[in-house]
Amino acid sequence: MPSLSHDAFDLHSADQVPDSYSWPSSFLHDHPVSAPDAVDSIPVIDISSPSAASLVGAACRSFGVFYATGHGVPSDLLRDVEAQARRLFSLPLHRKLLAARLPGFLSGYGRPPLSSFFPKLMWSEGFTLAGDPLDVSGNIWSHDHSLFCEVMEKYKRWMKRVAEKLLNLMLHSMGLDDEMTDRAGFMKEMILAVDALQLNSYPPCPEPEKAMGMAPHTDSGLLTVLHQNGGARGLQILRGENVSGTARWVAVPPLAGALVIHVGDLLQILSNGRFRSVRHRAVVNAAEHRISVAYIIGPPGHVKVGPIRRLIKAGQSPMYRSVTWPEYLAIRARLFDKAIQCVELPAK
Ligand SMILES: C=C1C[C@]23C[C@@]1(O)CC[C@H]2[C@@]12CCC[C@@](C)(C(=O)O1)[C@H]2[C@@H]3C(=O)O
Ligand SMILES: O=C(O)CCC(=O)C(=O)O
Ligand SMILES: [Fe+2]
Repeated sequence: MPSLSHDAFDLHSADQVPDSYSWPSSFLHDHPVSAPDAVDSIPVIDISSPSAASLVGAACRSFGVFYATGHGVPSDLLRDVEAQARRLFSLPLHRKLLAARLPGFLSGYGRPPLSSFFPKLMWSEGFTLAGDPLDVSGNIWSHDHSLFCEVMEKYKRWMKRVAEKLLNLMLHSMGLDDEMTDRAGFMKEMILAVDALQLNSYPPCPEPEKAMGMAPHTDSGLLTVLHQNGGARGLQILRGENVSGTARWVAVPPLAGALVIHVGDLLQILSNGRFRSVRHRAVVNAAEHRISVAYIIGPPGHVKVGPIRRLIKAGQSPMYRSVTWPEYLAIRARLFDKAIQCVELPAK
């Protein structure tokens, strides 16, 4: 067993799971895990097709997640972003720690914020790139960072395009045309959207049945576009959470060329609860080193997100009060998955 403290424990050299990473079985097996069947099959949607808006709307209402094909992101860029993430993660721990996230900062290497809400540590490492990728990679590679930065910046530009397209489809699916959404000022504001790339690495785990890669959570932004590498499974979503006794974890295996789209909490608020943010987690395996790259997008910091007025029928009241993303992140930092309840308004 390596003698490093668990704050700097190198997952790659572990031959067993230390107690600090060993999750209670009641937590790991809180719900059964099922392979997708006809009812649980995660929708696969060609977002370039004329019927995309209604399919996207149905998927966001019923699953909170879907696979997007026809997104236009070049396949070599998907390969490059994964290769650059892998290159970064394969550095020795002491090099990665040169970019350790500092208190009060979003970007950097370390455990994602949700980690502090769980008593055990997750079998993963992560880099958050919230602004210029150089802020992180420049601390690690003094000379060799340019290819990494080029790929990450190009990828972020593509992701923003995909996210805008998806947001438009989602708003259209709720009967809001361009004019209405522009009048609400929302899509115009999204030109200045705030976004982040979360690079996740799940090293092979000697005892995968004891460990958790990424603990269950919803994403806080509007939506997340997730790229997972081809071979390795890990992502699972919770289905049937609101119907007592039917909750189950459903695997979302990698699908060649497809991106996984998650509805985030702010989209649940914006849609007045029509869309549900999806609870998800990542499990680990003994054989493969899994990499995922999550692109998280939200409105600029000053924009208040509340239910779109057009979506509130006569006589009804909004389900949520308006919040900015930073306000919502601050609530999450206190209450984690109870944050959405904290912005709920009492029904009139
Ligand atoms: C913009 C952000 C969303 C995020 C918190 C963060 O400040 C940067 C990391 C993001 C992430 C990625 C892993 C899961 C998650 C819940 C976490 O702890 O860190 C999300 C956060 C989120 O969606 O709130
Ligand atoms: O690795 C995954 O599949 C999940 C990652 C995730 O949930 C996140 O980065 O928010
Ligand atoms: Fe997530």
